[in-house]
Amino acid sequence: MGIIVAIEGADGVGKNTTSRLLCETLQAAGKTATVIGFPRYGETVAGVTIGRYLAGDMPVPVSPHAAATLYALDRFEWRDEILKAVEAHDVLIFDRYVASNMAYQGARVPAGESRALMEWILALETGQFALPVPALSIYLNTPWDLARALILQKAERSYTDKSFDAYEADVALQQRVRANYASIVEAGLLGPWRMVHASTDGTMRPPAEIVGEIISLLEAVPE
Ligand SMILES: Nc1ncnc2c1ncn2[C@@H]1O[C@H](COP(=O)(O)OP(=O)(O)OP(=O)(O)O)[C@@H](O)[C@H]1O
Ligand SMILES: Cc1cn([C@H]2C[C@H](O)[C@@H](COP(=O)(O)O)O2)c(=O)[nH]c1=O
Repeated sequence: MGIIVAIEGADGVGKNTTSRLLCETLQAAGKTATVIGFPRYGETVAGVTIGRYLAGDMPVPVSPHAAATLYALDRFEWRDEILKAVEAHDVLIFDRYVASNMAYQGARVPAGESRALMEWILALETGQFALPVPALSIYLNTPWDLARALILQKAERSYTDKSFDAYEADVALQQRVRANYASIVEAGLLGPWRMVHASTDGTMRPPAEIVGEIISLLEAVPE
């Protein structure tokens, strides 16, 4: 039985790059490690629907609770794979997990309703859906302007041909998402958190340096 680490943060902050390099670095050090990313675009019923939603291709409005349930269902459909992966590896890395749902859907309701929705999502996913809680979650903090430029550098995506999907295009939403992550980290919702700064002096740190810091944090996680 391995440990679970979740890599979290706003759009374009480097989660995918960091997750993959973390996995490769752990493997090179002799550990067994794997990455599972969410959403599972094209692989679950919910993942297909989420792809259409983010591409702006839904014939009806999708409320924050409906979107939260879709993202949670995507993970529930993948729950057996998650449990098998954590059983078979020393480290299971999530590239986005339950906290993404809390931060993003919590940003789609009035500020006064945000905390209640985030706690509703936490209970749905870790309670009713019995999804495991990470031993450590990393909040990858990248300044807004850098993250914006990095989104434009991203390779083509399976679910949209636009430069920015529906959430990325909404600048005010992205700022509320960042504020929600800060409050999730501070409150320690969904287990322990550490913040890792992905940039210094206005430029991105090399991915290997970011991964080195995360590995030091992982070594401090109690067995
Ligand atoms: N530390 C880094 N230094 C330089 N470039 C980086 C770094 N991390 C990521 N990038 C580049 O930034 C772009 C976005 O990175 P990545 O896909 O890892 O972000 P993400 O947080 O997973 O994005 P999203 O939330 O939109 O899926 C990619 O082109 C990637 O190569
Ligand atoms: C897993 C998950 C994601 N989201 C949001 C966050 C992003 O804006 C998109 C996914 O896009 P990515 O470029 O593939 O990272 O969906 C969410 O609201 N809830 C979730 O559980």
